[in-house]
Amino acid sequence: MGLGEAFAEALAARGANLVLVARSLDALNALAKRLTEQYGVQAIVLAVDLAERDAAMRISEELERQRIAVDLLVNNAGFGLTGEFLSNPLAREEDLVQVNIQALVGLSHRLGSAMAARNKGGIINVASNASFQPIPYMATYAASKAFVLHFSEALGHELAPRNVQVMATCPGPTSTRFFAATSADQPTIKMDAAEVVVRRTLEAFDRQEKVVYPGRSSVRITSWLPRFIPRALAVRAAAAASRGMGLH
Ligand SMILES: NC(=O)C1=CN([C@@H]2O[C@H](COP(=O)(O)OP(=O)(O)OC[C@H]3O[C@@H](n4cnc5c(N)ncnc54)[C@H](OP(=O)(O)O)[C@@H]3O)[C@@H](O)[C@H]2O)C=CC1
Ligand SMILES: CC(=O)[C@H](N)C(=O)O
Repeated sequence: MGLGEAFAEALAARGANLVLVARSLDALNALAKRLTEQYGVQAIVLAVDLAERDAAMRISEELERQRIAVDLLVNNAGFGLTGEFLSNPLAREEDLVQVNIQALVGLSHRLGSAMAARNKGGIINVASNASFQPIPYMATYAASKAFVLHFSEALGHELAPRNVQVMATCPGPTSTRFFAATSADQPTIKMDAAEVVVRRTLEAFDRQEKVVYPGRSSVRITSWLPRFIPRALAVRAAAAASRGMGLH
């Protein structure tokens, strides 16, 4: 199960109506049907490719057209690229920036404006334990997650007086389809379950935390370490870890 599906299920279990956004229409429809039947909530599906530059605008216009006010935005969609930066097609690297950063900024701006106008709302942005250090052989991905973390913390400060709560969640390796799409050799046993990561994320949001580390404690420690060692050493250590995972 991906983190998006786990968020959708956990929120449906809390009685929330859902707007599900991704590219795979059939998978979205199947999920919407299951959650509607199981939890008695409404679920609307928007099949959108967030790599398209106008995606955030099209989503917010569709929500306006359907007169849907979003109480909680979960910016979850994202993907990773591994290997040497120069060995990846530039178009894929640019898609990553578009999906992981630009779409998140666009949706935060458009839906965040509506929330601020209503003086009520929440935004959860999915960052990563990759947010805390540069990672060679996953350079753009890690940098995109550093952006998500910093952006969320700053936006949270700006929007707090408007009663819009913003939180970044920083999961460690989680058992989803994420790694299947990369060259990473990541044993499932070392991964957290998506349901656990989401439960801890939503509990932290309920406690009004600004940043949460919903992974196992070893992941949390590796998120702290880079703050205490020279940056060049952190880069070398991250490069060694990437090589160990077969990312180079
Ligand atoms: N798994 C992990 O170890 C960790 C993951 N994360 C982050 O969690 C988030 C969710 O990833 P995860 O569940 O693990 O991975 P998955 O690959 O299982 O899920 C990724 C989700 O993003 C959607 N998505 C990807 N590209 C696009 C696009 N161009 N347009 C619209 N939707 C898109 C996918 O739907 P579809 O393909 O149908 O479009 C899918 O729902 C990501 O932001 C990831 O960076 C953070 C830390 C750890
Ligand atoms: C895919 C991720 O963000 C994950 N935290 C990792 O790289 O281990």
